[in-house]
Amino acid sequence: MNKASTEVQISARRLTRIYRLGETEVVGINHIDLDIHEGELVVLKGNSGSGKSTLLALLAGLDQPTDGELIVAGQNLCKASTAQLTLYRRATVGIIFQSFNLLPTLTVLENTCLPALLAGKPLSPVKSRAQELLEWLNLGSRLQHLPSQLSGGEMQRTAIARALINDPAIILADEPTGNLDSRNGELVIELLWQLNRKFGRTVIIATHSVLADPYAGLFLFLKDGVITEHRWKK
Ligand SMILES: Nc1ncnc2c1ncn2[C@@H]1O[C@H](COP(=O)(O)OP(=O)(O)OP(=O)(O)O)[C@@H](O)[C@H]1O
Repeated sequence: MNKASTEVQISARRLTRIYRLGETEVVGINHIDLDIHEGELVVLKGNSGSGKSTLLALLAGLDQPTDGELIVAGQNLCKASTAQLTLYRRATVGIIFQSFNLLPTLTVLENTCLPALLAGKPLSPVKSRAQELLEWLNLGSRLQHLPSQLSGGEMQRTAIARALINDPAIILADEPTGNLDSRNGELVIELLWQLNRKFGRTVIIATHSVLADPYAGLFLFLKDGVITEHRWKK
């Protein structure tokens, strides 16, 4: 990725999230400065408890910082209202979790359509787009299956389809291969890479695994809530 030719899409300054548990304060992340360009593939590395999920939750608009600034795709997430954060989550980011987070009573097709329907989009075009995405993800024969009838790899591919249904510019993945065997893990990382390479999406993956390493343009190393190193692939 030629960074000079792309815009800074994510900008954090002194970004901080302190959790308060009664009298005790726990550092999630602390004074993080960060610029991520559009179309970058970023891998977040760090030991358990180093702050990877905290940073992703802030970027996802699932949580708000206790201090500092965070601007994503022109939106100031520190000052956003609850309604603005909901809109942001539906329009700007797609989120993939280790535990898939599919709704157990909805089919693959229904799970995939849900974020677009919640965003008020009309059913028929949403269904067509969901079917296209699910075909692309090799789930065309699973549309009417419930999550409990799927393998782990199929569940994660459904979660990817759901993350893409609103055509987000940024894909955030928190340990996306953590519950998969190595073959399915590789497939998921290759799909994320294709979204980055072919479709220009910014992809940020927090992971302990090395599967994403060959595809990373930028590694961010976290320790105790602080970025200790930005390393660009040569
Ligand atoms: N909701 C919360 N309430 C209190 N403390 C929290 C909360 N979420 C995270 N923390 C703390 O913030 C710190 C960073 O946690 P975080 O989950 O971001 O780390 P991580 O790098 O994602 O870890 P892992 O690799 O194990 O998922 C840890 O000390 C954790 O205990």
